[in-house]
Parts: sequence; C-alpha cells; structure tokens
Amino acid sequence: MAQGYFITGTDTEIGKTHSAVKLVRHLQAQGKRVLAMKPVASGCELQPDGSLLNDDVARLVAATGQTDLDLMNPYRFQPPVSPHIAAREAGVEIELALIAEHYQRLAADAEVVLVEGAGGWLAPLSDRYRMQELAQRLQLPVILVVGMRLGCINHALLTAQAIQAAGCQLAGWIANRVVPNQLAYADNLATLKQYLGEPMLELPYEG
Ligand SMILES: Nc1ncnc2c1ncn2[C@@H]1O[C@H](COP(=O)(O)OP(=O)(O)OP(=O)(O)O)[C@@H](O)[C@H]1O
Ligand SMILES: C[C@H](N)[C@H](N)CCCCCC(=O)O
Ligand SMILES: [Mg+2]
Repeated sequence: MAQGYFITGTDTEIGKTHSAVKLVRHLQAQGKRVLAMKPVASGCELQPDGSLLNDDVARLVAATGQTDLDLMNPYRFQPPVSPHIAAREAGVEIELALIAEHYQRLAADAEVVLVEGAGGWLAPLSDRYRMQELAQRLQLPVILVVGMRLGCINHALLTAQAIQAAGCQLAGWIANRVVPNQLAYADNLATLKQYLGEPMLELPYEG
C-alpha cells in the first residue's frame, strides 16, 4: 500500500499543482512509482469528445503517466468557481466514500500517491464537507504549499493551525516562490521556519 500525502496550500493559484509535479519528478528520480489524484476539479475545459479536462489533471498525468483519468479525477466541473458551487450548479453531491474508494485503488498500485485538493484547506466541497474533511477521511499526512508572497505568513500559520486542530499531521511544507522578487524573501522564509520548521522543499520562481 502506498504512502499518501494530501497537498493543500495557502490559497488557490499558489502552486499546489506546480509543487506536486516537482514532487512527482523528485520521487521518480528516487525510483519510486508515483500516482496522483485530483479528486475534485472545477475550471475544466470541454474536450472535442464531450469530456471535461482540468489543466491540473493534464499536468499531473503528464508527470505520472497515468491513463485512467476517471480514477484520479472522479469529479469535474466546467466553471472555475469553488467546487461546492460548481457541484451544486451541476446537481452533483460529492461523496467522500467514492473518493476514498478511488484513492484505495490508486494506493494499491503505487508507492506514493499525491492527492491535490482544490483551493485552500477549508475550501468547501459541499454544504457538508471541505478539503479538511476529505484529508481526514483519507487519513493522509498533509503537505502545505506556501505561495511565497506578501501575506503568506498569516495564511500559512492559519492553515497550519487548522490542519493541526483537525487532528491531521503536517508532514512538511514547501516554500514556492510565486513572485520573482519578494521583498525580504530570506526574512519571510526564516519567520516561516520558526513556526513550521524546515521546509521540505524550496522552489524557485520560474518566470
Ligand atoms: N514557482 C513558480 N514559478 C513561476 N510560476 C509558478 C510557480 N508556481 C506556480 N506558478 C504558476 O502559478 C499558476 C498557479 O499555479 P498552480 O496551478 O500550481 O496553483 P494551484 O495552487 O495548484 O491552483 P488551484 O487551486 O487552481 O489548484 C500557474 O500558472 C503556475 O504555472
Ligand atoms: C477554480 C480554481 N482554480 C480552484 N480549482 C478552486 C478554488 C476554490 C476556492 C474556494 C474559496 O476558498 O473561495
Ligand atoms: Mg492546482
């Protein structure tokens, strides 16, 4: 059975997928078989064959080589809005049990499974569930991607506090440089280290 990780972030669009792809490649370089999961994706494009494809999913499968997109991404919605709104508009009830079943099937076939949330830690999936409940249900340690920019210290500490309060394990965090020249980057990083410990990875800005 694979070791799984739930990848969350300080916000949407701060590099969860970017970081997940880097982690996939890093683990593959160690000889590990890695699979990815994006259980719920909003902001999908309609394909010529009528299916929906999310860019995160495309980027993850390009790294892992997965072919079963229904298994890794059971829930997809076209509008680029919060998943609970997209699901409600589509008349879909997101079921954690179904996601857990898909996760188990991926985990049976890999050494590491990376599960990317959507948005941040408390982004809603429905009126009942948020990303937090999904991570709890899958019982996965959490990797927190911090999009390094002004305001990220507050967002990172709030998120870390919520992860711990939920009884989840913060396995590590990634300092992802989403802006080219964050003022006082080194001091920001040092402050985050004081609270969160060493990051597992520091990713450069790739402009
Ligand atoms: N280190 C980086 N350097 C340059 N660009 C980056 C970096 N990290 C992320 N980006 C860019 O920022 C954008 C958002 O990144 P990404 O899609 O990984 O965010 P996300 O947190 O996964 O968002 P979502 O909540 O939609 O899943 C992308 O265009 C990505 O290429
Ligand atoms: C469409 C977007 N790129 C993400 N996939 C979904 C972001 C959800 C954010 C919810 C919120 O916290 O307001
Ligand atoms: Mg993403």
